[in-house]
Amino acid sequence: MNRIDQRFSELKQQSRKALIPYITAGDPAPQYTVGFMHALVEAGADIIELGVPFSDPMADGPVIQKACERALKHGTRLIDLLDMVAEFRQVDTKTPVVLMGYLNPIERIGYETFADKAAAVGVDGVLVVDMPPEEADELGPLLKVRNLAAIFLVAPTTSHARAATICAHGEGYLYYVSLKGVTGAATLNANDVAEHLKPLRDMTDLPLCVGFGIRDGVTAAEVAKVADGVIVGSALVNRIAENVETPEIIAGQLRSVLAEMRTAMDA
Ligand SMILES: O=P(O)(O)OC[C@@H](O)[C@@H](O)c1c[nH]c2ccccc12
Repeated sequence: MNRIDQRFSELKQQSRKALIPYITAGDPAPQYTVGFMHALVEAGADIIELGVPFSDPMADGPVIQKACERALKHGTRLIDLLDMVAEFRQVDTKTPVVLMGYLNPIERIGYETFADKAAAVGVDGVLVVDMPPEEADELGPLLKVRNLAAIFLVAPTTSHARAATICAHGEGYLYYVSLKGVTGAATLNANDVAEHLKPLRDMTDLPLCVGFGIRDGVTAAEVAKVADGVIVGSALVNRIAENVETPEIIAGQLRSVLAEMRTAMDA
């Protein structure tokens, strides 16, 4: 069984919701990433979304754009990121890791090489922001045979028909984007999210996870009431940005942001 499916089935038995942090690999510099991943797990992360730094991250707001710039400045490449996952797996064999990024860096390595390496180092899922299921003909099957989950996004503007297609192709979990716009935007509206999740529930048995605009324990807990998981990116990346000059305190900051959410969600 894929680690992601395993984790959701454990959570279901415990009537708990998934807490899914996102950080950009290589931010503020590559030597910190694996330590941050362990810190996030200690603070209650169920799954880690690890961002592949990219020069033109069009779905990302300024916070994650700058994180990508910091990582790229240090030369963090997709290959380095795969090494980080391998290092993480030497200690943590349980926590699912999802690679989150854009198609271009994967194309540069080559789809097959990427899929081989990702599976070999212990990646569990791949979310390619600019690869909807309609365009996954080539990469999709390469992931599938290696038991790597292909995770897709559904937005508030996605039509019913397209949502059905995405649900039919999705694996691992469905990523529901809570707001129009880019990452790190305004606070979401939990009632609105609940309304949008209802029809998706009828379309799929996949866990429904919600990201964009979750910034603290209150929003995380609100969303966890109606979704199977919450995804938090910019609130964590902000802490990295604020402490680039004092990287030694970042892990502690990430831990406290995430632990507050975990406590609020489990209350
Ligand atoms: O930053 P926010 O608002 O907390 O949202 C999570 C998001 O950052 C993360 O899942 C993510 C990072 N890059 C993305 C690109 C597209 C969709 C989602 C993402």
